[in-house]
Amino acid sequence: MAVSFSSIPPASTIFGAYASVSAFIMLIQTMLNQFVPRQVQQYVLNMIHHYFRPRTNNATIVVEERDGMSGNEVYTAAETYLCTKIRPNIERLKISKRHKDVGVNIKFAQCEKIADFYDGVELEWRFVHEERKKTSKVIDEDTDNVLIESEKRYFELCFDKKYKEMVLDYYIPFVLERAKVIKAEKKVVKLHTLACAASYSSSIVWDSINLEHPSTFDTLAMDPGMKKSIIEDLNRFVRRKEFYRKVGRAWKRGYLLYGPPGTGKSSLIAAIANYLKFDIYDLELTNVKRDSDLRKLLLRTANRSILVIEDIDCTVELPDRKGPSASTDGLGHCHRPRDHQQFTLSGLLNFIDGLWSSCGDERIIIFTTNNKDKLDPALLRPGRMDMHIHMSYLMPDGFKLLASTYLNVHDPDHPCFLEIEDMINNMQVTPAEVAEELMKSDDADVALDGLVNFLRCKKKTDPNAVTEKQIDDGDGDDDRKAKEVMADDSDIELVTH
Ligand SMILES: Nc1ncnc2c1ncn2[C@@H]1O[C@H](COP(=O)(O)OP(=O)(O)OP(=O)(O)O)[C@@H](O)[C@H]1O
Ligand SMILES: [Mg+2]
Repeated sequence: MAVSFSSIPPASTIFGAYASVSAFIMLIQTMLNQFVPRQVQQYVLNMIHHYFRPRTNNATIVVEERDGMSGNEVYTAAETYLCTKIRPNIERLKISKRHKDVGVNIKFAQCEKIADFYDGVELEWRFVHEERKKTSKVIDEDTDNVLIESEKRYFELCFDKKYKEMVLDYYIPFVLERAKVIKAEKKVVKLHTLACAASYSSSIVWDSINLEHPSTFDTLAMDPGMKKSIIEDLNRFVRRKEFYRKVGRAWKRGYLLYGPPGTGKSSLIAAIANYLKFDIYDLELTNVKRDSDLRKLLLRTANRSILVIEDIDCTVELPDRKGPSASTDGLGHCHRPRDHQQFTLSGLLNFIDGLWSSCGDERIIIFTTNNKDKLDPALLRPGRMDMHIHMSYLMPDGFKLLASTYLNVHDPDHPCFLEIEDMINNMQVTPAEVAEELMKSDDADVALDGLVNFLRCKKKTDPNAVTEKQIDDGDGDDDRKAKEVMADDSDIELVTH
């Protein structure tokens, strides 16, 4: 961030008005013209100008668009913040909208003045736009693009100089914070996936599209208590910047989502991203061949993002932390299979725990699996995944939510509900299966009848359907009853039941 203070001129005790100073300078200039060489004239005039400029109580902060070769965060923040303060008297504005933007972007088109108040103090912003006679080339540090500069834009922030500390210590941080919030409100969540960099190169890079997944916590069918705990955990995480710094921990949080297919693991990830407005980086481990690639990819993920590794148990055969078993030849040299040396579980874990998490802020990492039992214990060890979330089969509460979101049926006394809830209570049926049935007709009664038939049929034919008797028998395999012990104090185990 770059802010420069313009020099505040010394007060003139002789001249109170600029007009008097100008007249005085002109008089001196006429006298000098006759007797003194040109360089000396200029020097004397500069000195007079410097010492006799009119008194002012104002201080001015200049906020330029660029700080050397890179962009200036204060400028961008001021632009974002001030565009919310535009008054009807402003004559010219620029608006634009890129394909991915939610609304239109507004910018100043010409020199403007904008008044603001902070803590009872009046401040005046001036937007200045100067055309340059000469163009200059600069390299944008953020994008490596060559920029041709033919104009200069900056803001001037004027205020009574007795408030200088207040402005620098509180007002500027306030503008930066407000701009962050305004941007977050307008932010379109992106989904980054892996793609080949170019046809001649084997390296892989992140490619992004808008995340169009409409899943939110309101549409997710899951145990209400569990949903509340997840939302509270996320809220706590994002407001705990200082806490993480104080206790010396990287500002990251890990979630392990496990449960059968179709229970909403991917939907929960989308709901978290939409709730926090964090981008998702979907890391397909099968596309990553070497630890070095993994490192590069992870370092290219942005702050306030979610790194997702789906189906961690089966996406890639990860050798254990010690690496693959090595063989020794007759000369005592140790050999490891070449392929296996390239991508290791320890590479992944080191990055999650180490360099990656310490070089960024507000990182969330989510692993999903259908088989928690198959996971390497190293992935599950305390402190690695902070919350283990069990996404399980549908329960009556979840069904009611689906009926209300899919069919607009909110009446718990609907004639079909009793039978459906009874069957759901005693069967392993996924939210995905029920959602599929509810989508089959626009007519709620027809769709619910269809669901009743589907459940009856499933009860008869599906060997995995659990009968009431089995539940009463206390079958320990039943997902819905899988209450697991917390791994340690820091790990939270959530299960639907
Ligand atoms: N808990 C849920 N609440 C609402 N809808 C759900 C839920 N679970 C699944 N669905 C519906 O089923 C579809 C598939 O769910 P999703 O992809 O989230 O399941 P998953 O657990 O990630 O499955 P998999 O293990 O196969 O990846 C979703 O698009 C959504 O429509
Ligand atoms: Mg999924």
